[in-house]
Amino acid sequence: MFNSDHMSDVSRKDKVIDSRIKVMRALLSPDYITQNQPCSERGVAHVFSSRQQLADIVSHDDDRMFCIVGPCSIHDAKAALEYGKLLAELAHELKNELLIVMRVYFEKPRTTIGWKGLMNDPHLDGSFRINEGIELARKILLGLTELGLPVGVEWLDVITPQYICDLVTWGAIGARTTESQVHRQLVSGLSMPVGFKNATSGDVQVCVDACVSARHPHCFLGVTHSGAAAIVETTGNHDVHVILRGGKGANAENYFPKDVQGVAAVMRKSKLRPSIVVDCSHGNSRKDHTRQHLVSESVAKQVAEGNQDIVGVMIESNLVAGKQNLVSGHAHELTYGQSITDACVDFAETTKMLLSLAQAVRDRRSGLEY
Ligand SMILES: O=C[C@H](O)[C@H](O)COP(=O)(O)O
Ligand SMILES: C=C(OP(=O)(O)O)C(=O)O
Repeated sequence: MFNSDHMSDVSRKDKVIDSRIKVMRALLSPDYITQNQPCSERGVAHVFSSRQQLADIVSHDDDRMFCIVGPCSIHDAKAALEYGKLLAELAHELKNELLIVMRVYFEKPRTTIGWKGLMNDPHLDGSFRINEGIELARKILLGLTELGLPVGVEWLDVITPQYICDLVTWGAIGARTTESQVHRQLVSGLSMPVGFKNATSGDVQVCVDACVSARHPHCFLGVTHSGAAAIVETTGNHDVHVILRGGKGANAENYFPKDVQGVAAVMRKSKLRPSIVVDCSHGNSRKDHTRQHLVSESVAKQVAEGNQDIVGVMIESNLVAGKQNLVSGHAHELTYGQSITDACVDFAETTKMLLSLAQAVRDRRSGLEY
């Protein structure tokens, strides 16, 4: 029973609603943003074609590998486009063996706290100008699309896809969200191929379960192009696959042949044709960028020796190797072209890794021993 003696004079509603909300600001609608920054017809054709090519690789109808290559996170439009120009040239050179997709991550999941990416805080100073962040992200994606470069993002927030997904060829669900029903549902309705990472603990069952779930139709709550909340029914996404990113601590790596074969067996058990991407960074490099080449060399060897289950790799790469600390509000002090999240390899190292992966695809084709 309610005890009215304990009720104060202030409105009861004020006491139980929004008591921890500081402020709510209006969010521009997806229609508003996309109509102000439309994709050209050439861009639409490019995204459609690169998604189809990538889906063919995922389903083993195309014997190339796809490579998700680029900065851990994008924080500077100029550097992102400069990097994109270099990568577009390499992508063209290696197009017969590799489908190179630029990693253009605007949303960062954090272990605890930290900068959550360009969409969330585009000025890198805690001002959280999300409308500007979305517009800037779209501007960068439009620039990269005009270069003819396919792009890949991590889908972290479930509202943001409506603002940029027309420009995205590939998506990832990160290690911290692969087990989330909300993200699996989202993927079931996304128009591009999506990879699910294994858990940060190293557990791979969750990413296989995620594929099973996202292939199915779902009904859940989402947002329309006009920005209204809606009940969404999806068809299911068959272009899903797993990403091995390693786990934690000693023996964190999961890119060795036994690990690749192990996850392939788990996929088969769940009646999925194995389709595996190996992440050269994160747990697999123990977050040491100088170890990324060890992973790509192992992948190249496995592919050259005939492994058919590996369809792709991920490389964290930037103009300048390593990483630097971001001090909120001091973005002007940052080194141009260097990561402010995880450490990356530089472009010269990236080129070496991609050339050797392209050779591995040629060797797999010709059935040669490595
Ligand atoms: O890829 C980036 C990071 O590994 C991920 O966002 C977690 O970062 P954090 O552990 O620094 O928060
Ligand atoms: C956050 C990332 O990776 P993971 O989810 O594997 O930690 C990432 O790829 O940026």
